[in-house]
Amino acid sequence: MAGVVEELVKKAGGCAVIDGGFATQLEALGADINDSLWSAACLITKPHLIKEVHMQYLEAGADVIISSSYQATIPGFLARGLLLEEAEGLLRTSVQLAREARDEFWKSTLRSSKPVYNRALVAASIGSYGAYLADGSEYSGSYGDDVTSEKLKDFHRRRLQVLANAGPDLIAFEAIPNKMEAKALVELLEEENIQVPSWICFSSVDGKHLCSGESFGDCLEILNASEKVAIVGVNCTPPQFVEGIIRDFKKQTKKAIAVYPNSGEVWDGRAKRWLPVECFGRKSFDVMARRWQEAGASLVGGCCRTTPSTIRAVSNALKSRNGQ
Ligand SMILES: C[S+](C)CC[C@H](N)C(=O)O
Ligand SMILES: N[C@@H](CCS)C(=O)O
Ligand SMILES: [Zn+2]
Repeated sequence: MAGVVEELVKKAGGCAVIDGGFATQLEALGADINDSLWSAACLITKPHLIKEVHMQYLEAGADVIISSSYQATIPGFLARGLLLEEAEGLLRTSVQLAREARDEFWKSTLRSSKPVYNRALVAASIGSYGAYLADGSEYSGSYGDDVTSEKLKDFHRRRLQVLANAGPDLIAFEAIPNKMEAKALVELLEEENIQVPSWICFSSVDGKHLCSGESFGDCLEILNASEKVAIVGVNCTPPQFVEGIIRDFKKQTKKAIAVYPNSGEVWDGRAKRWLPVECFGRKSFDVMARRWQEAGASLVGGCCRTTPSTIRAVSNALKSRNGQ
C-alpha cells in the first residue's frame, strides 16, 4: 500500500471511510446534472455546490473525498465550446475545490476541543471512456470494435497528466467496465510515470465479473504487476455482491481493497434515470460495512444514490468498532 494510504488506514483503525455518491448529493442540493457532462457540468455553473458536497461528506466522517472530475473530460468541455486552457483549468479546479474543502474542514477540526476526524485525502476522479460517451456503456463495457487500447490511452492521457499535477493525494479510476481499459490505464500510468498512487476500481452488474463479462482475476493479474496501482476494488456495483467480491479479490491480490457500492438501484443509460430494483439504505450499509471490513476491505464508502447519511452510518459503524 502507498505510504499515505497505509498511514490513513492505520489511523482509521484498519478501515478508512470513502465518501458517498457525489453526483447524487449535488442533485440533492439542487444542481441540474441532466447534462452530457453529468456532475462535471457544475464545474462550469455551480462550483460552490461542489465544495459544499465535499464539506458534507467530510462532516459525515469521510477519510477520503473524491473530486468532481468523474465525467470532466477535455473533449467533453471542448464540445461545450470551451478552449483547451479552460478545459484544463476546470480539471485543476476540481482538485482545488476538494483540497480547499479538506483544508478548511481540517483547520476547523483542529480548533475543536475533541477531534474525532482524520485529515482526509483527496482522490482525483477519472471515470471510464464509457462515462464520457454517456450512452450506458459504462455499465456494459461494450465500446464497439473501433475502440482500441491506443484510442483509450489517448482519451485518458492529458486528463491524467493534468489531474496528477494538480496536487491530489491519490488518483481514483472509477467504474472501469472492461479489461482493455484496465490494461490501457496501467500502461498509461507507467508510460507517463505518474507518481501519485492510484486506485483502479471496476464496476460489476453480476458480482462475478466486470460489466463486460470479463474475469476479475485476469484484470487483477494486470493490476498486480504495477507498482503504480496501490489499491484495487469495485464501485458503483450493487452492495449485495460486495462481500463475495472482496473474498474473491482476497485470493487474487495482495493490494489493499476499496469497495464503494451504489444503493443497488440500476442506471438506465438510455432513459438516464435510476430504476429502483433493490435499494439498500443507510441501515443496511452500516451492517454491511462491518462485514466488508471483516472480509478484508481496507477502504469502504458509497457510490451513486448513497448520501452523507449513508457515510455517517458507515463511519460510525467502522470507527466505533475500530476504537476511534
Ligand atoms: C455513474 S452513471 C449514473 C453516470 C452518468 C452517465 N455517464 C451519463 O452521463 O449518462
Ligand atoms: N465519484 C462519482 C462516481 C460515479 S459512478 C460520483 O460519486 O458521482
Ligand atoms: Zn456511481
